Amino acid sequence: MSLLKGKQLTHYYFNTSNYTKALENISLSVEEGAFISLLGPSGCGKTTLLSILAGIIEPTFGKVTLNEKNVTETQSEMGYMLQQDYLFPWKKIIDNVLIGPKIRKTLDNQTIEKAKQLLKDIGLSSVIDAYPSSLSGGMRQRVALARTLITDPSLLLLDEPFSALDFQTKLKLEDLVSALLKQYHKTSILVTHDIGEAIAMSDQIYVMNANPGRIHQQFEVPIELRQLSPFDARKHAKYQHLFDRIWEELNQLESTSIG
Ligand SMILES: Nc1ncnc2c1ncn2[C@@H]1O[C@H](COP(=O)(O)OP(=O)(O)OP(=O)(O)O)[C@@H](O)[C@H]1O
Repeated sequence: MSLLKGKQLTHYYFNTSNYTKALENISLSVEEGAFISLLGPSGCGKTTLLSILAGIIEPTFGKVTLNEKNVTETQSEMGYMLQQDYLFPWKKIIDNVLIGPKIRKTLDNQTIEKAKQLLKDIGLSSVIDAYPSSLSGGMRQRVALARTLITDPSLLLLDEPFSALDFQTKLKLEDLVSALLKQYHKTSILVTHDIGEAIAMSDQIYVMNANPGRIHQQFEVPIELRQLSPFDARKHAKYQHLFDRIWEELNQLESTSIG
């Protein structure tokens, strides 16, 4: 069943003297439990599209539905994981994880137990009472993930959450995030520049092109890769095959836009 649908989304940014057509006629559908990636060159509109799907920006034309209901503002059913973790430095790790329930006034013992379980799932039980400044970038992103999952969103929007991390940390975190999202049956949309990351983590990949941003092509990730962890998927022959196809596609897009 489709959880999220974007229908014929077109978006213009208007400034005082000119305008930019950031997206043109984008339609997409995300099935419940699926992991999809938006992949494309800088400026092709990935973040604009994600912001529209999240209800942060209203599209100039088109509409978004979540569970058949129109998305016109930010939804409590959506969770975010961004490039920056935005942890509160003056709050302990457990209190950072519990910030959403606290704001919504739904904090109870059960939620506190759930936060502890999530921190255990991500291997951070030992830093529960520490402050963010004593954690590495990868650990902080794990806390950000726990903070997102504590409110049990039906859809997760991940905007380049691994791009500020070193390569080794990024690979480890991809595995952890992927396992956790499967364990909790989450539906997710990832924005990334990284072809390998998109293939290793996704069920479907939407390749976008720029000026204006459009969905150029959709790729299905072979089932053999989806059954593996991202790290192991990267070693499969089908990973390399798909990587080459997408690489070729993006190269052609680039040469068309230069030419
Ligand atoms: N607030 C804004 N005002 C005017 N133009 C904007 C604004 N935000 C984005 N744009 C333009 O819209 C287009 C799409 O931008 P967007 O940030 O969505 O692309 P992106 O694919 O996420 O880029 P990147 O990968 O570099 O983050 C670009 O041409 C950009 O310059």
